[in-house]
Amino acid sequence: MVNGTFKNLPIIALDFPNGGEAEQFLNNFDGQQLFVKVGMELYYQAGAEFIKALKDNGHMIFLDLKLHDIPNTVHRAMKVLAGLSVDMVNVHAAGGSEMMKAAIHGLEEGTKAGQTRPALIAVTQLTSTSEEQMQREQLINCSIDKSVLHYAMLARDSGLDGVVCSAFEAAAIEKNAGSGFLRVTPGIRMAGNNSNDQKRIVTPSDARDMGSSMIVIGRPVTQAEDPVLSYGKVLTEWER
Ligand SMILES: O=C(O)c1cc(=O)[nH]c(=O)n1[C@@H]1O[C@H](COP(=O)(O)O)[C@@H](O)[C@H]1O
Repeated sequence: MVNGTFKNLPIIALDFPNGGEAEQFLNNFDGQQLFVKVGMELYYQAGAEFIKALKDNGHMIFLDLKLHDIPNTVHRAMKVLAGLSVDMVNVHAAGGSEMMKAAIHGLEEGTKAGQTRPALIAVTQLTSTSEEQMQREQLINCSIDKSVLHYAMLARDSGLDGVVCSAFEAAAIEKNAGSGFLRVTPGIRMAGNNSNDQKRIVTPSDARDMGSSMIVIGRPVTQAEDPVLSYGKVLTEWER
């Protein structure tokens, strides 16, 4: 399970095209321990070796590959990912309860002796999805809050540790699933930042006040002129 001392650190999304650029970014932080997220772009390029290098440098790692496939495939893939000794991984809740249970079993089987199984969280509705788009394209005829809460309860009942959700749904999830069930919120922007492709965005302090237990932030930090200063502002606002 997620290490309590790291839990309050904002997770930095290392959305870089290769390990070299990600390393160059991390060098700015001068040995500071961070909680970083490695997503599809970077992992597909830099792979397991880069994960090992991050671990050797003491960083906490959320490996964000958003698995969504038949239960057997997800089970086997999760067994491999657990062997990387990362701290957190994820699936799409839309894959269903059988798939989510298979994911947990795969992680348990793949976790090395004496180590802790990576936390498993489920993506509910992406923060780039609006309610109108969800209803029109996915044919889900309810509010986005209700859809996210439904997926969160499915994930909790399947034995997962939490969900990825926007801050707008975090309080209802906390109330229904309990405060120990993680609400990990991307779509974080400081006042005045560009929203980019995100639809359901909030500031770090709003995320905290609205019930998110962890936040994920990418471009406002990774593309900032001064990433250390930008991260520092996010951290201060999140911890205030
Ligand atoms: O699973 C995720 O991390 C995720 C889920 C979601 O619903 N929305 C979302 O933005 N993310 C990730 O969070 C990060 C957000 O990055 P920025 O929009 O640059 O702050 C990206 O790496 C996304 O892949």
